[in-house]
Amino acid sequence: MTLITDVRLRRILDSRGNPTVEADVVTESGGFGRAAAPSGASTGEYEAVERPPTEAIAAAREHAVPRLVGEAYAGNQREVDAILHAADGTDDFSEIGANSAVAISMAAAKAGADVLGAPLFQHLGGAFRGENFPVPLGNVVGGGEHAADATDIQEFLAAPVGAPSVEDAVFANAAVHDAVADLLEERGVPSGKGDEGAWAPSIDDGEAFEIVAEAVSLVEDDVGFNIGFGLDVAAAEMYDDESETYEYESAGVSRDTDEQIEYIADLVDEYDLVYVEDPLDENDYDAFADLTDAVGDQTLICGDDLFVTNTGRLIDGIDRGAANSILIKPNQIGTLSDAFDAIELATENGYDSVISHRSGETEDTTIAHLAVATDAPYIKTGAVGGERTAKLNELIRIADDAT
Ligand SMILES: C=C(OP(=O)(O)O)C(=O)O
Ligand SMILES: [Mg+2]
Repeated sequence: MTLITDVRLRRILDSRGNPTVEADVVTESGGFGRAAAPSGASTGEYEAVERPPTEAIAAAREHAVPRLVGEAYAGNQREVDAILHAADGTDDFSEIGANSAVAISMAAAKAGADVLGAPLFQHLGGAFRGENFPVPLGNVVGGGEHAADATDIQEFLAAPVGAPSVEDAVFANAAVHDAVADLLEERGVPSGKGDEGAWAPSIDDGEAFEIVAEAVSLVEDDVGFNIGFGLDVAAAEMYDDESETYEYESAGVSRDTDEQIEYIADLVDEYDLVYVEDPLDENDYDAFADLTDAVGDQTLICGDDLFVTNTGRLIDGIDRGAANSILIKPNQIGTLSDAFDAIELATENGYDSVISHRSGETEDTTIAHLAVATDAPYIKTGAVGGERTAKLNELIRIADDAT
C-alpha cells in the first residue's frame, strides 16, 4: 500500500526569496506527501551539505529517485532514509544534497501518514503521542547573520514556560513581539525585521536585554503565567579564529574565551535566562563544558552549530559534559531517521531536545509534528511571519485534534 510509485522534485521559493527544494512522494494506493527543505544563514561548519537546488534536484533524480520508485515503502521511514544515504554515497550528503534528501525524507513520512489516515505526528511517534506539547521559543529581537546593523547576539527568545497550553504560549510570544515594538517606539528606535520576523533594531545587546526583559515582564503581568527568556548567541559567527576572541561589533567589545564564559554566566544570573544556545564557538567543547559546569543547573545550554544534529558530535559532547540540550534541525543531518537518532540519544543522556526551524523557511509544518512525535520539551520556530506561524498554528491544530 505504501510502495512509492513517484517522487517529484522542484524548485520553490523560501522565505528569503531564495530557491529551495520541494519533494512530492506518491504511493501505490494514492498516498501523497509534500515537503520542502529549509535553509540556514548562520550555518554550522559541520552540517550536511546543502547544494544549489538545481544541482541537488538533478543529482537526486539521477541517484535517489530510481532507487525509491517501485522499490521502497513510504511507511518504512528507516528504509527510505537508508536508501537516501546509499544513493548519496557520502557521509555528508554532498552528492544529492541534504536539501534534496531532507525534502524527500519528510515527504515520504507525510505520504506514509496519508496512507494510514493518521496525522504525521502519530505516524512518526505512535498512538500515545499528542498529549504533550513543546514550549515554543519565540524570536522577538535579533541580529547576527539574520539582519544587517542590528544586535550582535543573533536571537532574543521569549520562553513562555508557565503557559497552561500551547495556544496560550504561542499567543504570549506574539504579545511579547508586539510589546517590543511599543517599547522601541517609546524609545524612538526605528526597526525593520530580520529573516525570522524578529525586530532588528540598530541597538546594542545591552539595550536589547533591557527592552526584552521589560516586554516579557509586561506580558507576564497581563497573561498571569511565567514567561522567561533566552538567547541564541550564535557565537561561532562572532568568533575570530586568529585573535581567539568573540567580537561584539555593535558594542565595540572583544572578549577572550574566559571572558565570554563569565559574560554569559553573568547574563544567566542577571536575567534568569532559561535557555542559551551556542554561547561559545562550535569547535570549543571544553569552553562549553566550563560554562555548563558553571550554570547548567540553572539554564539550558544548547548546542546548535556545536552538534549539528549529528550523533557523532553529540556523543563527543556528552562525553565531555559540553551541554545539557541539543538543537534539532533535520536539514543539518539530511533525514528524519538521523534526526530521530539524535533526539533518542539526547533523551537517553538527559539532554533536552529543541526542534528548530531555519532562518530560511517555507510553509512546511513537519517540525511541529516532529516535536509532538518525539515529546520534545521545546520548539524554536519564530513568533510571527507566515512561514513561522505555519508551524505555530499547526501546533494549535494538533492540540485541537484538527490536523
Ligand atoms: C535558526 C537558526 O539560524 P540559521 O537557520 O540561520 O542557522 C539558528 O542559528 O538557530
Ligand atoms: Mg542557532
